[in-house]
Amino acid sequence: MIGPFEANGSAHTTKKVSVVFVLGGPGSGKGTQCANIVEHFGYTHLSAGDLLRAEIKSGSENGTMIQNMIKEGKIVPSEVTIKLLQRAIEENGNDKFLIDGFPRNEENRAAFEAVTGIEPEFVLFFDCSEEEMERRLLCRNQGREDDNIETIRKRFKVYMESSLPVIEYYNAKGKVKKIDAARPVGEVFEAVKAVFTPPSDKVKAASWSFKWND
Ligand SMILES: Nc1ncnc2c1ncn2[C@@H]1O[C@H](COP(=O)(O)OP(=O)(O)O)[C@@H](O)[C@H]1O
Ligand SMILES: Nc1ccn([C@H]2C[C@H](O)[C@@H](COP(=O)(O)OP(=O)(O)O)O2)c(=O)n1
Ligand SMILES: [Mg+2]
Repeated sequence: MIGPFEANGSAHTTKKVSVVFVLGGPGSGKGTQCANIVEHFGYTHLSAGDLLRAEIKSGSENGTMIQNMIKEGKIVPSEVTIKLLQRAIEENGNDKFLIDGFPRNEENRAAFEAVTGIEPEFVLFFDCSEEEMERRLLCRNQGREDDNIETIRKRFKVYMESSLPVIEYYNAKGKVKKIDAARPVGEVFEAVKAVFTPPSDKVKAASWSFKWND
């Protein structure tokens, strides 16, 4: 559903957008698969974590607070993250967005809905074991301050306690498309493609392959 979008708290609803939330534990492959989805399906990728890291680098007044929270594996207050997401949506000409790593707790979810009125089309959920996610994070090599074993453990705890309930919330509304994310990147993307391909195109693809095999 496309909801009304309040640009900055005073100006009113101008932009109609379609949003997919991309959720899953740290290291489940959200960023990797979002890059593939952008290439194939024309979405714009907004990673909440990337926006927060850019905010630290920009020297904003919230920078130190954000940096400390990320180092501790904690979730930054919604107000900060939602402002960054709103601005990114507004500044972009596209009307289709993948919002990666958000909402990460109930506060994120409820505040985003209240402020923007946006309901996600669906939630893409990358399901992966902690063991595999830990392995991936420890060799991610992006120089992130939170990819060390101590912070990783804290992030897993926050994920279990605060993020999974959000996924449960959307699951109860029938909005979750769950993907087995423990497989190799290409296989995961095959499953992702099936979610984004409209049913009519799937029929076309099947009949083409039938003709070729004929
Ligand atoms: N399916 C996969 N199999 C193995 N490694 C993967 C897979 N998907 C992503 N990775 C690697 O795991 C790390 C974490 O992936 P990333 O996309 O950053 O996850 P997230 O955004 O969910 O934390 C990266 O180094 C990435 O290259
Ligand atoms: N909605 C969000 C998303 C991320 N953050 C903070 C806290 C998270 O541990 C870090 C990193 O998030 P990011 O999505 O980049 O991390 P992963 O890709 O899942 O490994 O950013 C947040 O406070 N609120
Ligand atoms: Mg990521």
